[in-house]
Amino acid sequence: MLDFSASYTDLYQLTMAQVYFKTKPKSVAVFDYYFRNNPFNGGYTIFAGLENILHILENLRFTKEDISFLKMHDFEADFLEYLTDFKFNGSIFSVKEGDVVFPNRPILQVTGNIMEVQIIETVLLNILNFQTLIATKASRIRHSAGARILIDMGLRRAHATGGYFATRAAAIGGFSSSSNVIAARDFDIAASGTMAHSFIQSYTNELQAFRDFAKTRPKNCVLLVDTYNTLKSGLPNAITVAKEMEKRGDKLLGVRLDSGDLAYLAKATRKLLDAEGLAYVKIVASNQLNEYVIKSLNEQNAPIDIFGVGTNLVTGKPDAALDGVYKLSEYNGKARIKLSENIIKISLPSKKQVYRMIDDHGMFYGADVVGLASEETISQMLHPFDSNKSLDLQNFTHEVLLKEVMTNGNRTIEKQTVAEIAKYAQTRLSLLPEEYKRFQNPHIYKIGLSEKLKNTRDRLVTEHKF
Ligand SMILES: Nc1ncnc2c1ncn2[C@@H]1O[C@H](COP(=O)(O)OP(=O)(O)OP(=O)(O)O)[C@@H](O)[C@H]1O
Ligand SMILES: O=P(O)(O)OC[C@H]1O[C@H](OP(=O)(O)OP(=O)(O)O)[C@H](O)[C@@H]1O
Ligand SMILES: O=C(O)c1cccnc1
Repeated sequence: MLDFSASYTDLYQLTMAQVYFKTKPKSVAVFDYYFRNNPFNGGYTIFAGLENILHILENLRFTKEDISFLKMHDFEADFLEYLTDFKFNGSIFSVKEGDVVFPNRPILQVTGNIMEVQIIETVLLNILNFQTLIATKASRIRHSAGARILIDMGLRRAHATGGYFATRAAAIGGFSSSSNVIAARDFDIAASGTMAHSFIQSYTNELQAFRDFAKTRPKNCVLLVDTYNTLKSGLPNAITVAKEMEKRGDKLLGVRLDSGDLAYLAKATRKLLDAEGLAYVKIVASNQLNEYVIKSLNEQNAPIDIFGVGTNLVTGKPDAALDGVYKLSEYNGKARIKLSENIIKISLPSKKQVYRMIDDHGMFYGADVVGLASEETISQMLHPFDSNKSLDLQNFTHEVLLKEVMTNGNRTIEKQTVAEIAKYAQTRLSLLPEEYKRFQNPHIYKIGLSEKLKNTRDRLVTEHKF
């Protein structure tokens, strides 16, 4: 995986850490990671990036270059000495990577020395916010695509090295393969691809380009048919090559449509291929696809077998970022709060646990309950702000969501492959009722608080009122 040094952080984390070093170096803090809104106006979010965070935190050190750089930024010698020996020794409880998550409840909770937990904030948010955004986008695209093959083609359009993690997150959200070689190598994702227009342009003759290409790819040859004219040139040439391949005992895998009316062209292409006895040749479509275009193409009965998606997937278009935050909820054993004019933005104090309510059929009921970590059982959930609303929880199975994943800087869970995480995401999504998955005005997944947590929060709100 790409290397991260501990200077992959914001300067203010180090500036604050130096003060902690001088004034309270042994203090222990608890931080919560959560986000405030599901991206894409959707009804759910897929949590991704945890495995990378565990790996990064186990190996996080300041290099000699980091220390030399910080020397030039007014940090003092004793603090730089501390940074030279820096290691993350904290503990983490987290939702399982790939799980379906919702706003305003902890997804991950970090406990440790205040300097350490402060310094890691930036890398943690950077990795989790991005991958969670892209995994969610990918799962929406998967929802539209049904069982068809989805190829990630986004590296060239990604925000620089973000493309590396976008490919990983796309696989977690349900993509079948990727054109991204380095990410496929590092995360054991299937690599796949077709050909570019430049390859055909480099020949004077499209047919010759197809012939040469087919010879080197006898088993997985996909020909791009729209360079000059899809139906009058690309497709007839592809059919000629498909028949030549048959004579050699090979089979053309597919043709790719990359412009024009994809439904119309796919239908015309299918008809021509079938009429030539080439029913096995698949149709690949690309060109600024997203969950809405793919849904529309399916509604038009476009006979497309494989979708290639780039820009919209890896940039999380139209949402620039997941609004995930990392807030202090406990300091040296004492509950802490962050107030806000906006009631929904008031943070939840203390070390907490999150329970998912499961109904009689084993499906997600539609509510998560947040309580204090110290509470044994929670029999009733209270609405976070409306004191008239509560729900009795006796009839549900309470599933514990936050589990220990790291203790004293060492991971405590087995390493998980991307394929395993993707499978888990799929299983969890299958437990989420359809109303939460629709694109327009999805159901809102409820959050409830235990009485003890609500009382703790309300007490702190009163204490800090001006
Ligand atoms: N049948 C269809 N139904 C809905 N959307 C479609 C259909 N066919 C294509 N699209 C989408 O419409 C958009 C067309 O974009 P644009 O006009 O830039 O393409 P183009 O002119 O065909 O391609 P290019 O500019 O690459 O030659 C793309 O996002 C494409 O995925
Ligand atoms: O449209 P996106 O969803 O971002 O998908 C990726 C696009 O990238 C490629 O185009 P590009 O023009 O870069 O190269 P090409 O000549 O190989 O088509 C490919 O042909 C797709 O159209
Ligand atoms: O393999 C492809 O067809 C491909 C890869 C990257 C970008 N566009 C297309």
